[in-house]
Amino acid sequence: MSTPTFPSTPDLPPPDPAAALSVRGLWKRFGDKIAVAGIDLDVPAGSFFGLVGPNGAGKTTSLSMATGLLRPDFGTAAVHGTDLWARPDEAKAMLGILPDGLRLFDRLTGAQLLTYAGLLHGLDRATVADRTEDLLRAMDLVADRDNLVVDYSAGMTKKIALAGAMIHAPRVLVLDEPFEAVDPVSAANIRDILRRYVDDGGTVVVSSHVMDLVQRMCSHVAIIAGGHVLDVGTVDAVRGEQSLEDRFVDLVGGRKGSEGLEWLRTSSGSS
Ligand SMILES: Nc1ncnc2c1ncn2[C@@H]1O[C@H](COP(=O)(O)OP(=O)(O)OP(=O)(O)O)[C@@H](O)[C@H]1O
Repeated sequence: MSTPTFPSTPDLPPPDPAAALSVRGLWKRFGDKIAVAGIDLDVPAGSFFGLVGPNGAGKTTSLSMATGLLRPDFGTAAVHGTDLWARPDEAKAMLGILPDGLRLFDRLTGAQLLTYAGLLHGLDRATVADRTEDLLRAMDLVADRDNLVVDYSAGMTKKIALAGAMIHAPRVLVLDEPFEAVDPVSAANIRDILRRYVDDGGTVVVSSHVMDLVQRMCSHVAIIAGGHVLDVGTVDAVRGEQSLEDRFVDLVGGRKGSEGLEWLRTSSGSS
């Protein structure tokens, strides 16, 4: 069976071949809801790129389309210049993905799951065995290597999924909320691993709600809301003289305080 190709998109500018990830005109509609309304992004190679936005902004939908997990209604995505939909095997071999709400084969042990991920990526058994041990150590999961993933905590599950995304040493890591539910020590270890990966020439794209983390960790950031990119650039350029959090709130708006919840004040409640 031939690979389904995306409808031709003659009006879109070509992807930037120098970018690690380049998307043009991505659109996605679910029924009446336009989740992503024409997003263009170039993630520079070697950058630590943060994607931030309010709940429902379209981050997960955009990342899913940019990594081949969800077919766009319109638009293109390229990984280091390779069209994701025209040459999916080649493009996906360069990607390590931690999707949101990933379903794992959780009746495998942690070590088995990493072995499975490594073999699936075509690595030989000796390399898979070495890397499995290295990753279990890096993620502080050695003691739980032979336990079933179904019995892992949320943070442990996130870490084993992240390890699985890294085992084939991809050129680009795309991680949806990688620090959610992860304890502070493990989060610091993961940040170190990701920083070293970027120092060695890799590219990381993370979505996060934690502005402070993105400000400290990322070199570049895109703020998206309502399926549009509101601002993108280096973190310093986007935030200017403000903190990233203040810039985010200014751009996105929506601060409501406790307006309309006066009944929640315990002092005015009936006893
Ligand atoms: N499979 C789907 N079916 C219907 N609507 C969807 C689907 N996936 C996403 N949406 C809608 O698209 C919009 C964008 O969702 P998306 O998950 O991309 O947002 P997000 O920025 O990742 O949000 P969050 O920060 O809350 O994770 C939302 O309004 C959501 O309800």
